[in-house]
Amino acid sequence: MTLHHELSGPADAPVLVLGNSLGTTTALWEPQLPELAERFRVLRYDHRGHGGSPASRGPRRIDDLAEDVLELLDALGVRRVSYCGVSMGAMVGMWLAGHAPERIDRLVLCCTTATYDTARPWEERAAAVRANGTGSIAPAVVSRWFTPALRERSPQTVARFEHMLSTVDDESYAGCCEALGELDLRAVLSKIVAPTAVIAGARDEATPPESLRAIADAIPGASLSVVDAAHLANVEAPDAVAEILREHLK
Ligand SMILES: O=C(O)CC1=CCC(=O)O1
Repeated sequence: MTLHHELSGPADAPVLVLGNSLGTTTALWEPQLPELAERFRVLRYDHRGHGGSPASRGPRRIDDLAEDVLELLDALGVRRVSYCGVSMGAMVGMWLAGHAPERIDRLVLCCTTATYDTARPWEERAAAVRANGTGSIAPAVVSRWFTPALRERSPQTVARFEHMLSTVDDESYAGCCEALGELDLRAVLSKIVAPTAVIAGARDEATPPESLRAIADAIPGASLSVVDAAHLANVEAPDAVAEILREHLK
């Protein structure tokens, strides 16, 4: 699986990988890209079936998405990177830092969880998408990505992300839902040795701050910051997230 990817920034700078949430593409990171690309060789990629990456019948597990990233790094000849992910992108980051610690320098985990209480909502979402496509769930799902204040202030942002989600391949999206339903990364957290910054959205209902607190408590030495945002905190609170990245990745 060769993932669609985009490289920005100086060719000889340290590599920073940016991982996206379920249903988003490399465009997720546009608020932070210009600053990050001044100091890093930034590698953005699309999960399978998202954006420009080929569709697949899986993934079945988060391991599949993480192994796609290792394959991409190997293809690019990149050995060690810092990794920064939002939600499902951060789940991939936890997996990589726990299973391939020699590949990960610094880690940022934003608006994510190591496990879900129940697989049922993910099974239902997978079934809905297989029946009616990603467009059918986009308005309800995207409404949870932003606070009411952001939705009121910037309906064009909501429309842009609804469109982005609607373009994701149905079967690939359903496979991601199933991978999330069986997600359990709790055992790898204590193995993470990369310095880790954890970021929670104070108003995130998809992955509430308690989930991020549990992750920060389980990763040795990890810090926790809470920003005023819902699930896509790097979009809703771009400056606060940029400041945390600036401090943690310096
Ligand atoms: O799409 C959602 O409901 C929220 C979410 C869970 C994992 C992810 O990446 O986004």
